[in-house]
Amino acid sequence: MTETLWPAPVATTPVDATVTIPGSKSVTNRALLLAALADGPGWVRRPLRSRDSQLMADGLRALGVTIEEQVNNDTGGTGGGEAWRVIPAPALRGPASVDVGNAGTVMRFLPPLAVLADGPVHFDGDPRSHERPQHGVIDALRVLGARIEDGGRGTFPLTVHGTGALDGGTVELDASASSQFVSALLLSGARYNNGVEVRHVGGPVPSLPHIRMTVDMLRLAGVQVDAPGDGGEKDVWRVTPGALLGRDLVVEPDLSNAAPFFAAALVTGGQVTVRDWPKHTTQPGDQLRDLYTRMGGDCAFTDEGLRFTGTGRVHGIEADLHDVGELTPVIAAVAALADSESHLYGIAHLRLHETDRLAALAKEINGLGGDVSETEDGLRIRPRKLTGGVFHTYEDHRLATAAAVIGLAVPGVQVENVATTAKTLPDFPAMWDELLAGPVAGG
Ligand SMILES: O=C(O)C1=C[C@@H](OP(=O)(O)O)[C@@H](O)[C@H](O)C1
Ligand SMILES: C=C(OP(=O)(O)O)C(=O)O
Repeated sequence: MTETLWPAPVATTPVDATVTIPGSKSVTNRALLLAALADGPGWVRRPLRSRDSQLMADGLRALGVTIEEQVNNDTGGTGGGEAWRVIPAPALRGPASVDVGNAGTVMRFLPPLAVLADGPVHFDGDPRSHERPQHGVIDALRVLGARIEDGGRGTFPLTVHGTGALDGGTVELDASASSQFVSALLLSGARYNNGVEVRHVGGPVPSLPHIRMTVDMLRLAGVQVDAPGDGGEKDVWRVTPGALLGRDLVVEPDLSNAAPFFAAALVTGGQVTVRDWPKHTTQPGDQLRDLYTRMGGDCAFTDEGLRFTGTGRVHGIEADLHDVGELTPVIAAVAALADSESHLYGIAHLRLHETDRLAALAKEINGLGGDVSETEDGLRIRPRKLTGGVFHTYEDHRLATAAAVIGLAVPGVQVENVATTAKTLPDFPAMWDELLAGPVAGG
């Protein structure tokens, strides 16, 4: 098979740019699903338009939800421009067929909603969807009263036999492989006859900020949720049955996708401002402020957003990324360019993401002459002089953006299938070119 190679541009001068990052994948896909379950129409403004969010929108459409693309400039200052108007279906319908691609949010979040359809809903996706764990969701839905065929494999392809309603109630599950198991059940749980109580049993749950995002967004939709951290029992989440309100919601920029752009400031000794950085957010990407500061950058809020400034010297870091695993690939890339060793840990679950991210990062950085070793739950990265070469991306958007960061400092890096960035960041190569073009970038 011929490889499509993208020559990663080298930064010849410190970057100096202000960029607009498209909307958060995690917020957009939750907002679409909650709007689809609401008792009236809603708006999702400044949505992410990427492969993952299109898959979510198309999946909901297949079940009878109307999602209209609109350009609306008269929104009273709450975010004009592009928006999705979501009109819930009078009744979710089956038979239907849903493509989950390789989108964790679609493969975990839609089956709990499909139990409410009035017929069978067939789910399938990319080959990787047949490998990513789904048992937490399937087994839990069965306990709550659903009939699901999975061919005995515990994952995709599968058929959810919707009957228009689900008893719901209390369920135990092990969410140590993915926080999305918990979020998935909570998101649809208010529409089950008895609501849902999810009790996690097992090792620590990763990506807790994403569960907090689920809880906050449910509450904004008028749902009553009890959660740990609000005085609730540890590892127990409870959603009371009830109606959801159709809302008008503006999606925050995707802070995890800011990671490569701020990394450019760090490794070139330049400065990058990301517009509209929220002051309060549940997005794990907000932790970049701390992580990149520890790696030698300096950040400050400005009138426009958040600005990172680098000195060109990058330090290694010892960091538990259990809560913010999706930042790992780009942090590993920065660490490979640092002046001291890094140890990234708490991220064994990354082996079950778009690809086995720990193995892929070690192999590809070492392929450029690096010195990365896998540990049981992370990576040790000892910086070495890197050389050019092909960086494979394994259909993982974050591997591609990580490679672009290395390419800023290492001539001759060729990124295989950079188009895979379309999963959450359409037009990444054009945005990267603009970043390097100077202060008017992203204008
Ligand atoms: O709920 C979400 O939107 C997400 C949860 C996390 O998944 P895991 O808990 O599987 O890491 C994260 O890595 C993923 O990118 C998005
Ligand atoms: C793990 C990720 O995605 P997904 O939503 O497919 O799990 C990610 O975007 O880093």
